[in-house]
Amino acid sequence: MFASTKFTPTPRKLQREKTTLSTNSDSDKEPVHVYCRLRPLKSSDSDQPSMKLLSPNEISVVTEAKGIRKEMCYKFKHIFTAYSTQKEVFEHLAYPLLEDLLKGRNGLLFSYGVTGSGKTYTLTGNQENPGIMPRCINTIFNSIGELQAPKFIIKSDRMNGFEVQTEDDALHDRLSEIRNLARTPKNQKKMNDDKTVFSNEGSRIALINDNSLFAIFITYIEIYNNNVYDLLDESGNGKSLQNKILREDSQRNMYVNGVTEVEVKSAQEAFELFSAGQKKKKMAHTTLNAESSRSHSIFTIRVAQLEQVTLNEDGKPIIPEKNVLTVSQLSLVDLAGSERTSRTQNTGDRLREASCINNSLMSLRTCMEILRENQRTRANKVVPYRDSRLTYLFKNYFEGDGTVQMIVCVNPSYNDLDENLHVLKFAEISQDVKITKFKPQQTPLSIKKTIKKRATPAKIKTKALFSVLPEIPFIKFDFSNVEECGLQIDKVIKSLEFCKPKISELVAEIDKTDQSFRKRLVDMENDNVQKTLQANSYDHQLQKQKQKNNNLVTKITHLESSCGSLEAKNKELEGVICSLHNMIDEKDLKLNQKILDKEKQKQKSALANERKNQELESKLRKQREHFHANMRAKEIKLRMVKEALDAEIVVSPMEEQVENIPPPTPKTPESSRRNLTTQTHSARRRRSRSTDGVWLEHNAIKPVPLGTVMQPTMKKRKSVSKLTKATDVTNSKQTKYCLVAQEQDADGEVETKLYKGDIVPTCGGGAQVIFNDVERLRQESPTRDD
Ligand SMILES: Nc1ncnc2c1ncn2[C@@H]1O[C@H](COP(=O)(O)OP(=O)(O)OP(=O)(O)O)[C@@H](O)[C@H]1O
Repeated sequence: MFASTKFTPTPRKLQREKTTLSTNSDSDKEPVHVYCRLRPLKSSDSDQPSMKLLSPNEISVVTEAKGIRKEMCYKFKHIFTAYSTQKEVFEHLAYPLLEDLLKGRNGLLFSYGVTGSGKTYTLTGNQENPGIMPRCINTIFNSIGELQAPKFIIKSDRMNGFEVQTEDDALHDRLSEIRNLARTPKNQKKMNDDKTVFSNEGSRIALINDNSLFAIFITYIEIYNNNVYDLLDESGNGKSLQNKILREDSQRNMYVNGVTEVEVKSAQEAFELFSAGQKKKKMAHTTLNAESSRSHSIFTIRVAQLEQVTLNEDGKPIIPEKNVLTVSQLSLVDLAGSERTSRTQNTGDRLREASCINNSLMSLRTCMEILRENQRTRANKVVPYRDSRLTYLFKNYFEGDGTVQMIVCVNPSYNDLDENLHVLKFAEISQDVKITKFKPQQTPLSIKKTIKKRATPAKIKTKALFSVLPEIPFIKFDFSNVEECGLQIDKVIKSLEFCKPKISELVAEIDKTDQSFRKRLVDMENDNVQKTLQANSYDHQLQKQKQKNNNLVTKITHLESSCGSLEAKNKELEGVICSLHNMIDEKDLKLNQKILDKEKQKQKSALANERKNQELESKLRKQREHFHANMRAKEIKLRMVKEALDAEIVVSPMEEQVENIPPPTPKTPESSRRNLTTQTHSARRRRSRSTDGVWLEHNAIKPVPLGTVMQPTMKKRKSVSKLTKATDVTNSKQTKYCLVAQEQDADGEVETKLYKGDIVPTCGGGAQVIFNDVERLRQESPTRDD
């Protein structure tokens, strides 16, 4: 026997605080698992795929813009190729999530990709090739088998919580369900019969807690134009669906307020619900995909697990009063296709839808980016979950309430390449986000007796009323004994009279109750009026807000379209920039070539210069050597002349006279003239000795004309500049030799020296010159400063 008890999923506040403060160690975290599925190419697509599979978890994408080729590689946890089967995808992705689900762990799996890339095919599939969702449902029911709690024992409170009811209450709910079903109009029943049947491949989870009783609940919602709709809501009777609001429960878990959560007892029931919800899904035709889903649809399976169940003698399960209830959920999210408005050429409502879809996908991306940044830089930026309903609903998952997986669906056609690059970039970002591992927590349930209040049936109420009065005797009239009848009637009258005050007491009490009830009714009415007024003002505000939202959406739509044209312009400009870059590169190349040429030229000229220098240096060296040799020869000659002179001075009768010549005095024009006079005098004296004969005048250099009146006396002379032949000297007519030498002193004055001698024949037939006189002609400038 059990009574109703409320249960809301386990508190998570502590975990969330840990996440935001980033104090968790990395071992407590797991990344968002991102898988990729490549769709087979359609016959209308180009033959070659735009992507290449490098390994089971890496693909490369090659792009080419304005002749520039780029190759980008993207890694995933696993890549499913066009040949991968639905079963393979289920086993890789969803099976581990189901194992977790039945152990009490939450899971979120969303499919992301460009319109028509195979998201719905992967998540739902078709009857022959069931996708992840039908396989999950079948696997859950295959696994829990008989371990199902009777229907309505665990009941959703439509506020994200669960109640555990008594068997009687559960029975009552089951009966009213049957009654409602009987009342369902025929056409609606027919609609429900029009269901999808998915084949069951019989996969099951092996390790299940045998002591548990399970109850499976389904919700199916869609987020369309950033509004949340309950796809299982039957209350509208075919009218348009109400926008639901998102709320946080007492444990700060997000939920859709008042969402229809249906307990299903078989896979078939779940598929019927899914089919009914599918019909309500907003579908629209776009130029890209004739069956494109314009909304994000979220199919959630909740598993409530009552543990510590035992069996009675009949083998029926007994739920003890002290128990624990574990609740876990798996959300399968089929996101609307990401698309570019420029490509779909949508207008009006479709454009608005597209902008809403893109905005919510954008905020999902922004949340992922900020989460990643917070984790990398240990920053504590606020994650803008509230920007869209999609992210707001799943914020608990990103804050550590379960495993998050994503399957990126890709159509490797060249037409989708641009959008696919954005999708792949997002996938890359998502993989870096790490989420705190979820630790299932069980809540102890203390099952109390009859907590739930329900209106007591009228029959019981009447019985209760009579029980306060004395028992009225049972009268059986026996008309054969009239006296006895009279006595009996008296008895009844007496007991009725005895009842009279009690009845008046009761009437008074009823009056009192009635008054208090009326008072409460009036209070409630007032309250109601106030609340209605409040609701009206809220309604008014809501209308205003809606108007504002519409305006904003129109603005966004305009901005989107201008964004498209700007993007096109941007592309154009990118092209121009590219060609400019190319030009710059070419010019750079040319410039570099020129610089290289110049450099070579410089090196060449430097080499040539060096060679010339070397040549010049060697010439100079030679000239110097030649000059030194000359100098040495001259010195030798001079030494010889000096020695000859010295020898002559020793033997000459002029010796005394020469020795008497005063020592050279400082140069004055006077002294110099005197010197010249003295020398000329002696020369004249000696010349007198040698006036006859022919002079051999040897001008070693071309003499500078002296222009002086004083000339050496040589009557006959033969002038030569070079002595080339021996006969030049041995000629018997030539008896005198005169060597003319000119020198320039430091002041630039020219001094002419005439070394004179006799040519004396030698016994060998040659000739020798015996120098015996030096005539010095010195020319000085009269204006020179001494
Ligand atoms: N792996 C696959 N094998 C065979 N067919 C596929 C595969 N993936 C997708 N398809 C087919 O491609 C078409 C488009 O796929 P689907 O409707 O799943 O795309 P989508 O991404 O859900 O598009 P949207 O975002 O517009 O809803 C469908 O006809 C589907 O059957």
